[in-house]
Amino acid sequence: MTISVAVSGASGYAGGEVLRLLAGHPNVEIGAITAHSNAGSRLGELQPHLHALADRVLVDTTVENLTGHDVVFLALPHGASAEIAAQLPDDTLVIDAGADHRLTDPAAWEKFYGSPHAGSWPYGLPELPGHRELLRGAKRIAVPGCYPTSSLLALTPGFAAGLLEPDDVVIVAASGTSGAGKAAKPHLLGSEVMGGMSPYGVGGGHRHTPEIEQGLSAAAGEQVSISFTPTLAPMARGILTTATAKVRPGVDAAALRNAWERAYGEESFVRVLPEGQWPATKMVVGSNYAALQLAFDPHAGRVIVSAVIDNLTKGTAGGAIQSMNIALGLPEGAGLTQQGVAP
Ligand SMILES: NC(=O)C1=CN([C@@H]2O[C@H](COP(=O)(O)OP(=O)(O)OC[C@H]3O[C@@H](n4cnc5c(N)ncnc54)[C@H](OP(=O)(O)O)[C@@H]3O)[C@@H](O)[C@H]2O)C=CC1
Ligand SMILES: CC(=O)N[C@@H](CCC(=O)OP(=O)(O)O)C(=O)O
Repeated sequence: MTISVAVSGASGYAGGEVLRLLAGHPNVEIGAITAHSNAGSRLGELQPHLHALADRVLVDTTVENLTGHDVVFLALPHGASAEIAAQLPDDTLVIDAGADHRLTDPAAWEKFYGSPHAGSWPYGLPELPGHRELLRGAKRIAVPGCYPTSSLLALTPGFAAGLLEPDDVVIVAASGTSGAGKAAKPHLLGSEVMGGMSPYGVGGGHRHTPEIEQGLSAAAGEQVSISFTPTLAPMARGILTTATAKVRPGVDAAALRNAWERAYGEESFVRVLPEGQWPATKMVVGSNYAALQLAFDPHAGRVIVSAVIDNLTKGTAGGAIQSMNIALGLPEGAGLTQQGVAP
């Protein structure tokens, strides 16, 4: 089975990672690759690591150029994908790496994104309870944000098993700079980022807060509220998320470990590390893997979970392709790797 795939935003980080993985996918033929200000350029000028595609030319991101493919990936800035997606044929599988179709609550969307809500699509995080069933045969998929991917993978097993209090959850995550996209921004200059770390979006203002709460609340079956603080780390790729939550009375270390190991025991792309080994972002660079570890702190009555992903792979393009594979009935791991790049 060969499927034709168009990739928009192909000059950016997310689109580039989608192309890197699709180039190794056994069932994919890469069709149109599109951009905005860089339309007309050779891909090799903008994504010099994509050797096999170097001579392909980027075309404009238009409905006409994207139509006629089995699958269309949208890797565009927030707000740019909804209008295009609405004009693509219903039988095309459209996979949106942006946020436009992630939130189910219009009020939360309007509060955090300040524009009208475009609606919600099946959420492309297959390891969440019931999500594979939602993705099978889907024609529209919303790819999770990178912080929500790591945060939801970190805490969902505890909420799904009813072990955690819903109103005392603290998540602090560090991301590499590629999470902010390729467009030049003063706070991402090497001289600002190298050799130090800093928080941003502090005080509940980051737009991933409602997305994480949405996923955890669905797992818990009740409203979960979180405090989320992202930080910028001096590395190109990777997210280290450390999430802590108060455990319910009587919950002990064995019950916690059992819940996480049961949740991920059969998963190909999520691993609870052997007890005592803690995740590091270097374990997952370039891989579609999430590695995590947990500990019970009896003094604080809290579980502490650390999770690492590559923000561009499991956190965007890898998760998107994993979801595509499920939607199309292909082997879930096609085109994806569990192995990282080290040292
Ligand atoms: N980076 C990450 O880790 C993650 C990113 N995402 C999401 O993926 C999407 C793309 O992000 P990322 O690749 O990082 O961003 P980049 O800034 O690296 O790339 C943006 C892409 O969108 C194109 N573009 C810019 N403006 C427009 C427009 N008005 N209409 C159409 N195309 C436009 C750019 O084209 P050109 O260069 O030609 O101007 C470029 O190809 C975003 O929605 C982001 O939230 C999701 C999860 C993680
Ligand atoms: C380091 C950094 O700036 N990260 C981005 C998140 C990137 C991402 O995954 O999120 P979206 O797909 O929702 O944009 C941020 O905090 O805005």
